[in-house]
Amino acid sequence: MAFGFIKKVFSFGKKEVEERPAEAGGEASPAELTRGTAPQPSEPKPEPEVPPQPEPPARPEEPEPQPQPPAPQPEVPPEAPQEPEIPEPSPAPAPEIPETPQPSAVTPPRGEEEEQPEPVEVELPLAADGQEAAEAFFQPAETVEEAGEGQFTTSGPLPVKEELAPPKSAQAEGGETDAAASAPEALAEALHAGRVAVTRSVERIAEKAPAPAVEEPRKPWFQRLREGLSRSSRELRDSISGIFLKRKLDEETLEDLEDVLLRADLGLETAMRITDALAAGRYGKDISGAEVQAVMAEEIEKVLAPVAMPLELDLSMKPHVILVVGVNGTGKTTTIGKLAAKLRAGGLSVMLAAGDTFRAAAIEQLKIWGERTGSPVVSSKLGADAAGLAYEAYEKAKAAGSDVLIIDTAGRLQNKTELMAELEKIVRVLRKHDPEAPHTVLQTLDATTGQNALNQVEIFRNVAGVSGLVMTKLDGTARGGILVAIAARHKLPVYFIGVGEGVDDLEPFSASDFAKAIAGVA
Ligand SMILES: Nc1nc2c(ncn2[C@@H]2O[C@H](COP(=O)(O)OP(=O)(O)OP(=O)(O)O)[C@@H](O)[C@H]2O)c(=O)[nH]1
Repeated sequence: MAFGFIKKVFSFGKKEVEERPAEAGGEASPAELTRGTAPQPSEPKPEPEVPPQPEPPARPEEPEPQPQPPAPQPEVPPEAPQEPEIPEPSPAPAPEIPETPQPSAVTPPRGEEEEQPEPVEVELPLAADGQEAAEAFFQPAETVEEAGEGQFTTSGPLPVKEELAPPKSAQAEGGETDAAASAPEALAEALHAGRVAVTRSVERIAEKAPAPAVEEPRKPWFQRLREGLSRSSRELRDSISGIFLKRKLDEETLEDLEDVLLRADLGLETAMRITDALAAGRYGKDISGAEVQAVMAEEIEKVLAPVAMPLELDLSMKPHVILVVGVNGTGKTTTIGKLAAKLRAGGLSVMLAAGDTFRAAAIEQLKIWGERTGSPVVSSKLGADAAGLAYEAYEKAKAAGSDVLIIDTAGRLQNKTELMAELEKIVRVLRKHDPEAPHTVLQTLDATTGQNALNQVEIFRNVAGVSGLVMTKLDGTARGGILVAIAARHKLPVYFIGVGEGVDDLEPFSASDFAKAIAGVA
């Protein structure tokens, strides 16, 4: 170890070959010389404890190998006296810095932490080659200067940290000699470690263990829902408190409130419900914004409660066919994946059919979900007949004894006639297998779309006979009010809400949670 160390130090000032002992027939290595010329057993001889020697002045030239054991080597303070302990003259692994004894004659009681200083003043470029590293180390003359005798100083006012500086005793007693001796050590260490601190002298900074990647704890779904609806609820709260600030509940304030509720997409029916409920008990009285929010939450919950239903699947129909419809990008495929995961976790066998044959990405995406959830995927070529695929998928699911077949579809709303024809055909061919198929038709709605979602339900309800809804992306900047309007108008069950892109981000719809989140009450 120490020999390799010496070589590194030497190579800084000289070419490495110069200090490398002649291999064959030349001079014996210093180690050999110190042990005598007789061949040495491979096992290193334990050497007697050598008392710490006062440091000799640094000598630039290569030292004469001394026959007596503790020949202190110049420029290598700690290891030089221990050189005879080196079993092999070959380069040793990088020295273990913390194990290296300090060369100071008096070692003050110091904790381990003193050898692992924190601050970083100089970043040493890592170079594989020791010479390069040494050169790189000395390059930035404006920050690190050689101050003679191997000591380095900073030209700028770098902070001096006591724990980084050499031991005070060493400085005091060893003076320049100790400092000079510590510099090559720091350099040699830096060659391996790459970072040094420059204060009164140069010292290696222990590598900090990289901070373990802290995975951000996943927020509970309700928090994500709240955050998703926070824009809606904040706007509502601000507007409401603006209306009722120092104003009584009268005709005018009720009208203002109704406008606010309509702007939040809650729909006329729900807006009137809320204003009626307020007027019934508090007309002509002072009312706070918080009270209005509480009434709003109550009324919204009453609208949503009847549609908050669990998805029930009749498994006497095997496979139970779930057709998933909705406008492109509303989250059909993702919802299919999440739903398949739930069903699989519940012990059901699931088959998926990539019925959106218009988009290669949609087919690929479904295959990924199939793999992830352990559900076989039936797919066809791009542009193939979706109804044909649905027919074949049913056969395959039947043959495989699948409990559930979930069919993805395209959602080209821009061509309503084609869309209608395609969905009708899918339903028609499925009914050749089972007159009651599809048993469930789920429509996905993107919560960020606002009023448009109302129209989408209108269309798909007529075209595909939607039996229930899933509102997705409620974790984003959702405009959740529209779900209340849809519930009030269509009274379609809302089975789930999507609160993220992950496999677990499909939550059963809860009227109370949703109402509270949108009204901004605890
Ligand atoms: N944040 C969030 N993103 C979602 C959610 N559901 C779906 N997405 C994302 O919305 C995008 C569209 O989802 P898809 O599942 O591809 O929608 P699609 O209806 O199948 O779209 P097409 O394949 O184009 O018909 C994807 O990037 C999904 O990851 C959700 O609940 N929250």
